Amino acid sequence: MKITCIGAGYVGGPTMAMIAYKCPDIQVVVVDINAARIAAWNSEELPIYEPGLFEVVKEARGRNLFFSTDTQKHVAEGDIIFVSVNTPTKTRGVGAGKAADLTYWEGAARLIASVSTTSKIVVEKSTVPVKTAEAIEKVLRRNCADPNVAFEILSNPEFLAEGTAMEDLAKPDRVLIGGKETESGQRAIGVLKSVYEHWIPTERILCANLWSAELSKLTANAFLAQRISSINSISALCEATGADVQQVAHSIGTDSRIGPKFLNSSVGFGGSCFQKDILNLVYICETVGLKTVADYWHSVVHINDYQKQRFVERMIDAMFNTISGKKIAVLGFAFKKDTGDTRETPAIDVCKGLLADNAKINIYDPKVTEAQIHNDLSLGKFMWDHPTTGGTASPRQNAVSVFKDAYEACKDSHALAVLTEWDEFKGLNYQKIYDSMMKPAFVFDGRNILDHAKLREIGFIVYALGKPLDPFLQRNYS
Ligand SMILES: NC(=O)C1=CN([C@@H]2O[C@H](COP(=O)(O)OP(=O)(O)OC[C@H]3O[C@@H](n4cnc5c(N)ncnc54)[C@H](O)[C@@H]3O)[C@@H](O)[C@H]2O)C=CC1
Ligand SMILES: O=C(O)[C@H]1O[C@H](OP(=O)(O)OP(=O)(O)OC[C@H]2O[C@@H](n3ccc(=O)[nH]c3=O)[C@H](O)[C@@H]2O)[C@H](O)[C@@H](O)[C@@H]1O
Repeated sequence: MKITCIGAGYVGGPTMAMIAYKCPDIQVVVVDINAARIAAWNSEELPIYEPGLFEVVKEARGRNLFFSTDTQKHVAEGDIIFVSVNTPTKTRGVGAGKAADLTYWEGAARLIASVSTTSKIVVEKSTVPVKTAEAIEKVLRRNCADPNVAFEILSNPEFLAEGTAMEDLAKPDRVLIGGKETESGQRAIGVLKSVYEHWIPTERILCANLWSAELSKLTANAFLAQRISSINSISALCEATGADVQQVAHSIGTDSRIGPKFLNSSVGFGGSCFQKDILNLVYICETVGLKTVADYWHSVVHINDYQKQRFVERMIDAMFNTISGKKIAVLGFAFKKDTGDTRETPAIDVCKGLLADNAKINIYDPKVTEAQIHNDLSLGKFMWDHPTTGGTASPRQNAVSVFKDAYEACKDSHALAVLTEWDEFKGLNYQKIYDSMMKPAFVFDGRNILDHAKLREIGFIVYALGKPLDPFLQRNYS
């Protein structure tokens, strides 16, 4: 059996590497139109950072795992074609700002149709709007010259989280496969199931109809993001009342019906998918006339925007309502720890908010490059996931400096803001940092990872999300 995956990104790369690693009897080829990305997958410097990924790639690469730009050949030869291309939010036209842009998906479908001379199982790995399989089937059928070639479409959404992708792939809570309730649909489900059964217990492989599988993915992300917005909304209330959001989260999380996970209050959720998938869900609800349902889910994104804005306002307010010309050290730019990914990271909105008030910002992140940071700060909303769109130079680019060392970034700054929960930030020498900063020296902990009591002992004014406010800050707020 030969598996070909279109799209060598954060999902296509790691998922195919895991399949090849666990199934030495299957040949797996990952193809992409991005030649630089493919070259990186074939090198010692993989294009994405993910703990444990390199070891798995190294073991399987050249044995039964290959990365190639020859899309036509490998798609033509594949028995199962995974499609793992980007499905960004539309930036123009009908549904702009909410609907999924299926340009890349349709491009992949047209490619499959045009080169296929044998029947194939086409697997939706990308996150797509419900009913996409129907549209894709039409594109495949109408563009394939050979009427004897059959296409069976399956939905097999991916639930991995970045930073823990390899663990999630090795031991997933579940694998979901949706297919048609026809004989050939069920047969195709069986084939894909047999691939996963190489390492995943059968009872963890869930089968559903196509529409349920497609909708389950959007719903899972909406529920996860909703928990974060819920606790973040409570963090604002905690600050207003003297409650502590971590104590509240712990108290409710011990209720087995609520559970302890995904209750960390933060400066906002980021990542390539939560916002895009919720907006997509909102758009679908609107198009079928469910405005109240759409509004309910849209509020999850509104609270997320509110949380980022609230954080910036807290910073400005604490620093005597003026940050013009002040240096602010930003520790962490990735959307979460253990990844170099910055897509929709809350750091972008926070930095843009600070820059709008004329601050100078010094950024340090252990895994994000300087070029990436400048690019992110120059792109408009939703533009990052459209590979053909370049950024324009940020008008305040000279106000942003990127450092390779946290201590250098903090030197001479008025404040430091923790925006990503990297473990290394917990172990920094904060006395040394305090001594190098302007006074009063502020810490804004957007992830609640630092030892606040110790920081106060050193002399910092500390703002921690959802925690009782320092008397110094209360004066500004009462
Ligand atoms: N990033 C994540 O953690 C997760 C992402 N997803 C979903 O998976 C999908 C892919 O996401 P990522 O891997 O993060 O995107 P990505 O942007 O990292 O990778 C997509 C790749 O597809 C390639 N591509 C686009 N059109 C192509 C074509 N016609 N032929 C060949 N290659 C083509 C692009 O060049 C790019 O390298 C999205 O729908 C996303 O919502 C789902 C679960 C987790
Ligand atoms: O479809 C996707 O792309 C993926 O989206 C998320 O995975 P990911 O975005 O990689 O990472 P998460 O761990 O979910 O974190 C998302 C954001 O929420 C934030 N977060 C997470 C948990 C929490 O308690 N609080 C919080 O603010 C993180 O810092 C991060 O910015 C989901 O967890 C995956 O199941 C899903 O497959």
